[in-house]
Amino acid sequence: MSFTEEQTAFRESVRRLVARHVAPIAAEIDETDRFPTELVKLFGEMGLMQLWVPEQYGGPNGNLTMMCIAREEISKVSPACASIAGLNTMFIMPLLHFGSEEQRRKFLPIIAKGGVVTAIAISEPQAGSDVTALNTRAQKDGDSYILNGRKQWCSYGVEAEFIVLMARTGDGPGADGISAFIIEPKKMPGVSFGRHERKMGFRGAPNTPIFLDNVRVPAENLVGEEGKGFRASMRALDLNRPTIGAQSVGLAQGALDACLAYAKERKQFKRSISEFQGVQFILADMAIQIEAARALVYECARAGDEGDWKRLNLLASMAKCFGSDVAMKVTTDAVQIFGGYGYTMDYPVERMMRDAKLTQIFEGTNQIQRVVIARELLR
Ligand SMILES: CC(C)(COP(=O)(O)OP(=O)(O)OC[C@H]1O[C@@H](n2cnc3c(N)ncnc32)[C@H](O)[C@@H]1OP(=O)(O)O)[C@@H](O)C(=O)NCCC(=O)NCCSC(=O)CCS(=O)O
Repeated sequence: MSFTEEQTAFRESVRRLVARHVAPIAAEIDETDRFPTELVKLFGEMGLMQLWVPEQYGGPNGNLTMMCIAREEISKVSPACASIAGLNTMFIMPLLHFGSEEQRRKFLPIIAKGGVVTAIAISEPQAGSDVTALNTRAQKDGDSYILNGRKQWCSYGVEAEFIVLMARTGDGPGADGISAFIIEPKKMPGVSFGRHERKMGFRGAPNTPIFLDNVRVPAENLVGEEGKGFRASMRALDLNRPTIGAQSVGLAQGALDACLAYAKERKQFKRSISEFQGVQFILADMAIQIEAARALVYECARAGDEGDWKRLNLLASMAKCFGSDVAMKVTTDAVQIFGGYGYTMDYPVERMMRDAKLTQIFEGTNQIQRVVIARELLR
């Protein structure tokens, strides 16, 4: 794949940061499930947390290609840490695409300073793939809304200063009744968080339910018009799913790199196992799949950077789905190459395999991605 000089330099700078600050703590974060606040600070100093913030709000005016590069590079050693770099995307996008100028002027300069954690809250216990089934209510009361309900899985919400949260303002079912609100969980009475989910992988990235008990939110915090929340969520997902594809590519590349080193060093039958064709073919298949997924991810990023929303919608689902399926296959094969040692926590490939599983599930399951793709094909 070819990249501009600027993109290559950016990749190199992220690579150096990863080698120095992320690789040494990747296994420890998985083991302890601790949220690495030092990376929030570091990624903020480097401009990654605020990459999407346009120049006029004090940000570096980054784009989807740059976000994919950052997430790919960090994911080679830890996709959970890579998620930190991208976590503000899902808050920023609804504001950029649906919010008011006042909202952009109020919140984006704060994020532009770096080191600020935000989140999005869409899912509920009964509303995962089917976003329109959400039940959280927002009742208009003078110049405020009163929010009641429960959100599920919210990534980083427990650490967040601001969350864009979907709630039902209309009585009818379906997408039209869903609106987006900015809540400030540390300041607004009535917001509380449940137990940290204990996950198989992506440890160190907190997911918790959010409980809303008569939370008063000023009407000025409604993002866009009433009833536009579903569309805002979908646009945010369209712009984040390619970065999950990139994260998956990085994860798979990290597993392949580990396998190449191990296969050369590990000897059986008086030869390094890399000399056996059975192993060589597995390595070759890994490389083919990774390169194909990478090409799809950056083609998708190009569509996003050109503002081609229709093409982005299709390619985002393809990049997320294909990339994560490749990550699952490659990391599973990586454990096989490492044999018994691969199944132990002394080597990174078992963690990579656990992390890969989530990439097929979050940000819309791969079955949902196929629904999106098939609908577009059959339109
Ligand atoms: C299953 C879905 C893909 C589609 O759901 P629906 O069938 O219920 O909705 P549609 O009829 O397709 O659309 C309704 C309405 O919205 C407009 N729309 C649809 N897609 C887009 C888009 N990409 N961009 C903009 N607008 C869009 C569509 O045109 C319709 O409007 P009109 O009627 O034409 O005016 C969807 O529900 C889906 O993707 N489900 C998966 C959800 C998911 O990924 N969840 C994981 C979120 S993970 C996360 O965010 C972490 C935090 S957390 O969850 O709290």
